[in-house]
Amino acid sequence: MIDPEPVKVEVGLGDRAYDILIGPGLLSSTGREIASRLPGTRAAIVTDDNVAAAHLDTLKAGLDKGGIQTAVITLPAGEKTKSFAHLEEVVDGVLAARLERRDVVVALGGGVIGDLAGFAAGIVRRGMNFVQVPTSLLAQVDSSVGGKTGINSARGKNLVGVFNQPKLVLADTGVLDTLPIREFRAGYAELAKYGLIDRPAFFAWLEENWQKVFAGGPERTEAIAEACRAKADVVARDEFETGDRALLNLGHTFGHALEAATNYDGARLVHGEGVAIGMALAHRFSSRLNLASPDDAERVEAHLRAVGLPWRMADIPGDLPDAEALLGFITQDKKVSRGALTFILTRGIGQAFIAKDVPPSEVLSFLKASHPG
Ligand SMILES: NC(=O)c1ccc[n+]([C@@H]2O[C@H](COP(=O)([O-])OP(=O)(O)OC[C@H]3O[C@@H](n4cnc5c(N)ncnc54)[C@H](O)[C@@H]3O)[C@@H](O)[C@H]2O)c1
Ligand SMILES: O=C(O)C(=O)C[C@@H](O)[C@H](O)[C@H](O)COP(=O)(O)O
Ligand SMILES: [Zn+2]
Repeated sequence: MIDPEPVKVEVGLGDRAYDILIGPGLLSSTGREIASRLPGTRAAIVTDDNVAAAHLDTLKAGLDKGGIQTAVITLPAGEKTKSFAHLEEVVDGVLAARLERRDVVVALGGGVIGDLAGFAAGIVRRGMNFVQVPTSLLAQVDSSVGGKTGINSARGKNLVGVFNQPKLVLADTGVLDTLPIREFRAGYAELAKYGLIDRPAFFAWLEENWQKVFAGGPERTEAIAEACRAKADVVARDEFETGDRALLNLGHTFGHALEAATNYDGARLVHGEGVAIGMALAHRFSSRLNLASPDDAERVEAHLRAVGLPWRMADIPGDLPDAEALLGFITQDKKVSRGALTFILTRGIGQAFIAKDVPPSEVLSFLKASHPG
């Protein structure tokens, strides 16, 4: 069967604008798509061991067809790979392959590989070309777009990194067939996020159609494309998060604290799950502050439950640090300004807003009330 034409979404960033191509079978045309934008380039593919086993050969064959020579750097799968040690490994691998500044780093994997490889590409030889080939749902709807790259610190999530836009994003929806269901669900949380931020009709559509998105087919591709359009729109308006882009952090202030508090242990909590719990908490917190109706918090929690996502701290296996320690992680958040906490709160479904100067005492008493221990 011939694959349908990919959907194209443009990220409008002037002379750094780039395309997101979305559709099945795209891995095979990677060489053609990259060579037409970056003629004469060589590539370092950065990937993880799960993705390499399932998709590396297809990508290499696709690059080969476009006449692109490749070196491969394969890392362990999982959040702990977003570390200084693995950053050094990628940098060294790219230099060992003697790639030049105008050659390209190709990130083949989920958000962990995209964030890490994008950061490495941003610093090797003071900045090489970079292409995202996202293979998880989360990476296709969110992390491959917008140029946030980086690694984690024991003191908090994503605390070290740079903005570095890719030259191209190639989202082959066919590769999602090998993604474990838990990871698909985690990515779904970031997909639902766009509805909760400012697209209430999209959230309502997901409530009706989420099973079709999980099953694959045109609804899945359309949902991914809608997410990319939503993200591209925000990024084009506010690339460096001086304003509106912070809305994309809905659920992340709580979620990132929970990821750090569980020591980035994916057996307990992966990023999308942290975002799911964080979005439920952000809606509950908004209702507690009388900003939104409790009915909206209930609607969000019910949808997360329906798709099988965790939605409260008690859903995280094992013990959590106490509320004070969680607040300690929250005060390291990059949205903190002159010591004041910023949260993405809401007035209802699809009505998220940036709340500056949220009193730490309110956050602490909410964390205590929501804490399972
Ligand atoms: N830069 C951004 O804007 C942005 C946005 C959202 C999330 N993130 C970051 O992304 C990361 C989470 O990304 P993720 O959820 O993709 O995690 P991930 O990269 O760890 O991938 C999830 C798991 O799925 C496996 N996998 C990926 N694609 C597969 C496939 N097609 N077949 C089989 N297995 C596959 C991986 O090996 C891994 O085990 C976090 O570090 C988060 O902070 C960044
Ligand atoms: O692209 C953005 O902007 C986002 O906030 C998207 C988030 O889903 C993503 O997890 C991002 O990495 C979080 O950014 P951070 O600046 O809070 O680390
Ligand atoms: Zn996220």
